[in-house]
Amino acid sequence: MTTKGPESEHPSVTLFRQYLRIRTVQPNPDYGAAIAFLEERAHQLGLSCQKVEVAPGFVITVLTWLGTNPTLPSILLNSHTDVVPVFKEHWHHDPFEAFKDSEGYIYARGAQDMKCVSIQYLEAVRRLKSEGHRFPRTIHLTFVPDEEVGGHKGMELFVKRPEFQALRAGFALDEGLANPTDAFTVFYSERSPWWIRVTSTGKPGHASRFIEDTAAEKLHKVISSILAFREKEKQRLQANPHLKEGAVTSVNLTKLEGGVAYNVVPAAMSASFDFRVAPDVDMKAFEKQLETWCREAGEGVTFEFAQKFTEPRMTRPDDSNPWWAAFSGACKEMNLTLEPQIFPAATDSRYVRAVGIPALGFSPMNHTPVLLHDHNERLHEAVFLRGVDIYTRLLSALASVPAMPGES
Ligand SMILES: CSCC[C@H](NC(C)=O)C(=O)O
Ligand SMILES: [Zn+2]
Ligand SMILES: [Zn+2]
Repeated sequence: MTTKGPESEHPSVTLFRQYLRIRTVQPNPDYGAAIAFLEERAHQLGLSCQKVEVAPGFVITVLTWLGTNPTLPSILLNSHTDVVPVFKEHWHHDPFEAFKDSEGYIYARGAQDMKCVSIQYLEAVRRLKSEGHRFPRTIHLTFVPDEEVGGHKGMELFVKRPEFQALRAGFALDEGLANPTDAFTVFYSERSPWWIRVTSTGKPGHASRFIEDTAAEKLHKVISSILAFREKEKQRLQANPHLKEGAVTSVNLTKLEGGVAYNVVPAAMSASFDFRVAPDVDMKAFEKQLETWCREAGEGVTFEFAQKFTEPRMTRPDDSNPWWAAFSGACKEMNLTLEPQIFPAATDSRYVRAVGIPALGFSPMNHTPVLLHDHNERLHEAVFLRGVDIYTRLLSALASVPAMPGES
């Protein structure tokens, strides 16, 4: 359902484009404008709205549609409000204008990641309410800041707050990724981000001499060990067609620092790595491996963590899990093909799962290239609108899941 001019545009698309124009771009997101937009939506939809400030200036906005049996654990629909920065010169259209081309593609930062999902949740709720539906379980929509820089002033703090406990979430949906085929990807677990900085110290001196025990030689050894491990994991992935990216551990060397002049051997140099540790890895043993690589490189080689998540959890993607049964059952009724996978990067789902709440990562975008964090991020309006239909069915199913043993 493509709409051409603004006069015939579907109101859900217009709302989506309005939200995309709010500049919640890191590192200085306009969170105030996003919250005002969401408060207005709550007012329009007749939803209650709660604001929880988890750190100074970092507010979680919670919109609530009360169920007919509010004693049952609720459904949590999470989305983050911030977006990543852009390289404006590489975009065909202003990334904060939400330009729609003649074919119906909407160009904007956040079009896929993940302002589409925020508006799809809201529009699905609006549709269900306007059709007079009520469901046993309460539905909470949480809009969180800070996800794009780790969620440390967002979901990580929120899950520890009494206001979060009070939501009594039984199951959560959060972001996924687009899929270029006819299928939809759904994520039941995630790799854990480990960002480490290896610092190597050694003897300084004049760069014309063969100085022994330099920082650079030892750093080179660590880099070689880590890149050899990278190659091994890459081969393991390529050799097994059943393995997807999220099932192996990845690593990239992302920063090299040190040195002051061509002719001065520096006393310290460092290398930074972005590891994504697969959920089945023994993390204690893996940390020991990192220590070994540093020790083997020589004296004075250490590492520190800039990011370390150690509590990966899996939400079972089989029918022994009633939430999966409801989710996949609704998808089946809609004839959607699902591809269950482990999320290769990190989302706020990891914090939700870590406090014991099952969560699936799902952004209903098929026939769409993965353009999150990329130049010219875009989404076709027809895919966006179909996503509203999909959430409408999913929410009906999830909010109607009967009480489970132990639930009250
Ligand atoms: C590690 S916190 C940063 C979160 C970011 N998430 C995505 C989806 O890009 C990432 O994985 O780099
Ligand atoms: Zn995201
Ligand atoms: Zn992102």
